[in-house]
Amino acid sequence: MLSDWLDLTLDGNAGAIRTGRLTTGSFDCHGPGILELTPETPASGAHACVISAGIHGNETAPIELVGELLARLEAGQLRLGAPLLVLLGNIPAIRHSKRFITTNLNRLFRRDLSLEGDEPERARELMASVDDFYQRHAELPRLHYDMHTAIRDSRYPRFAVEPYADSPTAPLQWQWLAAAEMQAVLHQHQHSWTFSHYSKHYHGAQAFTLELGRVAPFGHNDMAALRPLRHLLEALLEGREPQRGDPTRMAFFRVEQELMRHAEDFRLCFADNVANFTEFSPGSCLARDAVAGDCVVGEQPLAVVFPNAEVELGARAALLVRASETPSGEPRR
Ligand SMILES: O=C(O)CCC(=O)N[C@@H](CCC(=O)O)C(=O)O
Ligand SMILES: [Zn+2]
Repeated sequence: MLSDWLDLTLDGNAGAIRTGRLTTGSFDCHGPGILELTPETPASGAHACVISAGIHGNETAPIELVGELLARLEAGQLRLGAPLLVLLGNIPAIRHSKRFITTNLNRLFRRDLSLEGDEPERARELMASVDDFYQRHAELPRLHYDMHTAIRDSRYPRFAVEPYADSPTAPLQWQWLAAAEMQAVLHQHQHSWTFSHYSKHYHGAQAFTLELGRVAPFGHNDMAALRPLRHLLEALLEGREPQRGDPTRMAFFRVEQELMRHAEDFRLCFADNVANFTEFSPGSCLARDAVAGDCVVGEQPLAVVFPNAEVELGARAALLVRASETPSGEPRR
């Protein structure tokens, strides 16, 4: 049964279900954590939808949200009206409640990836499954929401990261995200090789990383806060036009700089309880790195997002961001 898919996958019995029927369509398990749902009759407004969760294994709220959607589909409370690819990212890391096992999966989504190992192999499987899915539904507009939760508290607990790419974001997306009660949007200033970036860069999909509160164990997530997002996902999987909200209710930011960790001897100059989007004034020291030196705020204030001193050497230790006037990241005058 579809509602067993998550448990079977996480228990290592993904092979126990391969295909099945729903009242309004069918499903196929293409591999562990790779589930495709196909409607009997796609609705006229259908998108080819990818939703992914568990790219980081300790981020459980998105996995619970996927569980809610599948249960409602199976119970006949939702009618499948659009092709949907549901992906569970780093299955061993989910089992161990860890962000990753060997390396951060969400930096590996590039076609010229040359690394070997479990996470690179998983990135290749996930990229191939997205390629095949979008190719099978080439006539439909493409969408990908890659769902995460953040390590720290945030001044905007629910926010979208808009990957950098040549293809623009459709203005309608801001209305959908506002109705889903996303509170902020962060525009990326350069390629980042995340999963949402993959779908946008290589497939021209409307794609976002969605940050949905703070990391918590299974059963300890505030799922009520994610109800409006669930409504957006339900509309998409039914092939209905989602509700629209007012994008001016969201705060828009753009990344100015990536703070990288270069040295073993690296530390952030602020406490672990400093929340995402906290602003630092000119002259503030943000990080000390024995190789790169101090990172100090220049003439304009900067806010920090995803600060993490524990990242691998050569990896991003924070995004340094500023408020922008519009979704596409024009600076505030
Ligand atoms: O809270 C944190 O430090 C990390 C939360 C998280 O996993 N964020 C994603 C964002 C991806 C993006 O930049 O689009 C990540 O770091 O992979
Ligand atoms: Zn994450």
